[in-house]
Amino acid sequence: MKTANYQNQIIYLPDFPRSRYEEIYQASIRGEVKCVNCQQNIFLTLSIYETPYFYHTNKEQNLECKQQSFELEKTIQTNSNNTTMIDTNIEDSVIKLPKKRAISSLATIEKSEENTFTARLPFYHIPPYESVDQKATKHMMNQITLDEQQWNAVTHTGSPLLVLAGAGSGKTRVITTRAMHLMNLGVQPHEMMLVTFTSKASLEMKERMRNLGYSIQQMEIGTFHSIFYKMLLRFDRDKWDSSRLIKSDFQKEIMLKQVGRRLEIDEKSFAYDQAIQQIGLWKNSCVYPHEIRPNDAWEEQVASLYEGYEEIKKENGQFDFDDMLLGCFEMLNNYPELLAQYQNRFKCLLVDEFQDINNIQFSILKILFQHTQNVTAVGDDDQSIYAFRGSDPSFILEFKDHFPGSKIYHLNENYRSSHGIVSLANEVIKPNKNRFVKSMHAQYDHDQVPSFFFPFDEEEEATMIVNDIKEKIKNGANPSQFAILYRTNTASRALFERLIATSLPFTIDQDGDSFYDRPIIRKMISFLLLIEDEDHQAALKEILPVFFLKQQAFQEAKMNSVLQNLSFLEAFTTINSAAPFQLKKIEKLIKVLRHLKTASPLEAIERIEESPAFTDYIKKRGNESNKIERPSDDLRDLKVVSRNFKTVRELTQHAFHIAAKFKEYKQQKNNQSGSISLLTAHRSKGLEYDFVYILGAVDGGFPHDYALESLKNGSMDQLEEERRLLYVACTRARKLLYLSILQKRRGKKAYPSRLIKRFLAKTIK
Ligand SMILES: Nc1ncnc2c1ncn2[C@@H]1O[C@H](COP(=O)(O)OP(=O)(O)OP(=O)(O)O)[C@@H](O)[C@H]1O
Repeated sequence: MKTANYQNQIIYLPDFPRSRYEEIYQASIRGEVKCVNCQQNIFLTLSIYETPYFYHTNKEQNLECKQQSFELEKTIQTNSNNTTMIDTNIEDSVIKLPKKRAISSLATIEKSEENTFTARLPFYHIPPYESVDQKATKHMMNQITLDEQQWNAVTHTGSPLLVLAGAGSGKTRVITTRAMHLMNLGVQPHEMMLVTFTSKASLEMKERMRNLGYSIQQMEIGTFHSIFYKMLLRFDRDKWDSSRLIKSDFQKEIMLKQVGRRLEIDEKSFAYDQAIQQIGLWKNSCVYPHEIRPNDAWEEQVASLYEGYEEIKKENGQFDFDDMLLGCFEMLNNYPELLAQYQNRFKCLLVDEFQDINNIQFSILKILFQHTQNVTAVGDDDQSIYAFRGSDPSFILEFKDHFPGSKIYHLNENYRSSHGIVSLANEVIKPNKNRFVKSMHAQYDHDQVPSFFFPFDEEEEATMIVNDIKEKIKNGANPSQFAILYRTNTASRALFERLIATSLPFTIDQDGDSFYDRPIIRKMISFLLLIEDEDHQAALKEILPVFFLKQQAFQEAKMNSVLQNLSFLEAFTTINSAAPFQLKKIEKLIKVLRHLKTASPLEAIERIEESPAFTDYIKKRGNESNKIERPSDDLRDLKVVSRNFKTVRELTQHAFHIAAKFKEYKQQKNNQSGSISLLTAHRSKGLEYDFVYILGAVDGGFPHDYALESLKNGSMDQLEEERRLLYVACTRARKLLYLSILQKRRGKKAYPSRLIKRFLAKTIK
C-alpha cells in the first residue's frame, strides 16, 4: 500500500517528502499510522531492498486493504498534479474519506531527485568467474591447509623473504605456519621475534601455536610497543616504570599548554590536539626537535612545543608511548654490548602487516637483524592506512633495496570473499598509482553481489541497516557475522541509537566519548536545558567557558541569585567578575533562550548557534583546524538528530539516555561475544565478517573531507590513502557487502563517493 493516514492526513508515498519517511516509520512503530481502509495500525517498510510501502502484519488483512487502497491510489495519482486536497468524487471509491481532506504535500513538494526513492543498485561490473583448479596441489602443515604459493612462502629458505599479498590471501596463516615451520627446523622459540600489528593478533597466534603443542613462552611475540618496552624494562626498570608513562593525550595536552603559555601561544585558538598528532608523527619518523625544518609558521610553533614538551618530560622523569620506540633505538645504539647480546639471541624475525611499519620501528629491526638474513615480512601495500601515524609504505615497496638478495612471493588467491566482493575490491584499488599492481582471485562465487543503497540521510541509513540485520538474523544468521564500518567515530551515532532501541546484541569499538559527550554538543545541550530551567546548575557550569568565565563567576552568580531573587542564569548578568562585553553576551543569550520556550529542537539549536556568544566560542575554542573531527560538523549532526524530536525536552532526555548507554556499552565491549560489531574502517583491519555495511560512502564522508581539501591543494596522497582504507573495509566481507550512498549528509546534499561513483554507471573506465 502506498497510502496511509497519519496525523489526520492521507499520505501518498510517491509524493511524500523523502525527508519524512523516517518520521513516518518511527510513528508507525508507535502505532500512530493507520490504514485508510480499516483504520487499523499499519507499518512502513524501510529496507535496503524494497521501495517503501505500508503493510499490515496480518497477511489476510493486508491483502484486503491493499486491494481496497489501490483505487484510492489511482485517484490520487490522477489528481496529484492538480490539487492538494482529495476531491469529493474520491468518495465514489470504496474508501470513505471526509470531504476535502488534505493529502499531505501533494502540490507543495516539488518532485526532485531528493524526493524519489532510489532502489538498491547491484555492482554490475563483475567479470565472469573463473573457477579454481580443484586438482591444484594442497599442502598440509600441522593440520593447516596451504596452497602452492602459501607453501612456497612458508618453506622458503636462504634469503630474506617478503610475502606480498592482497587481502584475504592467507598472510596471517602464512606467518603463523612459517613460525611453526622454523621451529620444526630447529629454531628455538627464544630465538624468534614475531611482531604483530595488534595485541589481539598476537594472542590469536600464540593460542594457535600452543594448541598445536608448541612451547612458546620464551618466544618474543607481540606488538612493536610491547616487545621494545620489555627490552627497556630489562635494561632499566626504574626509568621505564609504568607509573612514569604518559598514558593519555589529555595529559600531553596539559603539558603542551604549559609550554604554550611560556611561548605565548593563544590557548583558545591553537589546535593542540593536532599538535600532539604532529609531534607523534615526528617522533615515529625519528625526527628530533633540532632536526625539524618547519614548512610554515604553524609547524614552527609545534616544533617549539615539541622541544618544550621533551624538556618537561625529562625533568619529571616521564615517558610516552612514542618514547618506548625511540628509547629502545637509542639504547641499542648507545650500548653495543647489549645490542650484541640481542643479536646473538635472535636468529629470525617475522613481521606481520609490514606495510604499516614506520621509520623508527624499521630502524630498530634493522640494527637488531642486520647480522642475519632470516627475515620474513608479510604485508599488503594496498592496506597501508596509517600514514598519519608515520607508517611509510616505502619500506615494503623498496624491500629489495633494504634487504638485497631477498625473495618476494605473491599470493593472489583470496580465501575470504566471494567473487563479487573481490571484483569490487580489485576495482576500488585499481586507480592508485603508488602500488604493486596485483589482482585478487576469489575461491568461490556467490549468487548475491555487493550493492549500493541510497538512504535519505544518516537516520534512514541506520534504520535500513538495522532492519536488514534483523531480517537476516530471523533467517538464521548470527549477530557475530555482521559488521558496520565507518570512516570516523561520529558516523556511528545514528546506528548506535537505533541498535540500543532493539534487543540485538552489539559492541562498539571506540576509545572516545559518546557523541553527546563531545565538548561542543555538551555545550549546546546545556543551552537547551536552560530554555526550560534557568536554574540548571550542571548546565550553567558547562557553559561558563562559552562566556570565558571562571568558577568564581559561578559562585558569585549563585549568591546573587539568592540575594536578588533572580534565576541562576539571570544572576550572571549581575556579577562583578565579568567584563561588560561578557555581560552583554549573557543578556542577549537570555533573550534568545526565553524566546525559544515553544520552539522545535531544530529551531532552538539554530537560534543558539547564531547567538554572538556561541559563534565567538566556536571560532575561538572550537578548534576548527582539527582536520578529522570539527565541532561545526558535530553541530550539523546534532541538527540531523533534532529532527526526530518534537520538543527540546525530548531531545535533551534522549541525549542523556544515549550518553549513559554508551558508557555501559563501552564497559562491556570486550566480553560480549556473539554480537554485531560497530567499528571504524581502520580498526577493522585483519578482521572478517559474513555481512559488512559501509556507512556514508559519499564525498566528504568516505573519502574524508580533509583528503578532498588536500586534493584541492594538489596532493593525491590522502585520496590514495582513503582508497586503501575503503579497500580494507570492503575486503572484510565474506558473503555480502553493502555501501550506503546518502542523499543528504549532515543536512546537506551529498554526492556519491568519488572512490566508487564510476561503479554506479552501467560501464566503467
Ligand atoms: N589455503 C587456505 N585454505 C583455506 N582457507 C584459507 C587458506 N588460506 C587462508 N584461508 C582463510 O582465508 C581467510 C583469510 O586469511 P587470513 O586472515 O590469513 O588472510 P590475510 O591475508 O591475513 O587477510 P587480510 O590482509 O585481508 O586481513 C581466513 O578465514 C583463513 O582461514
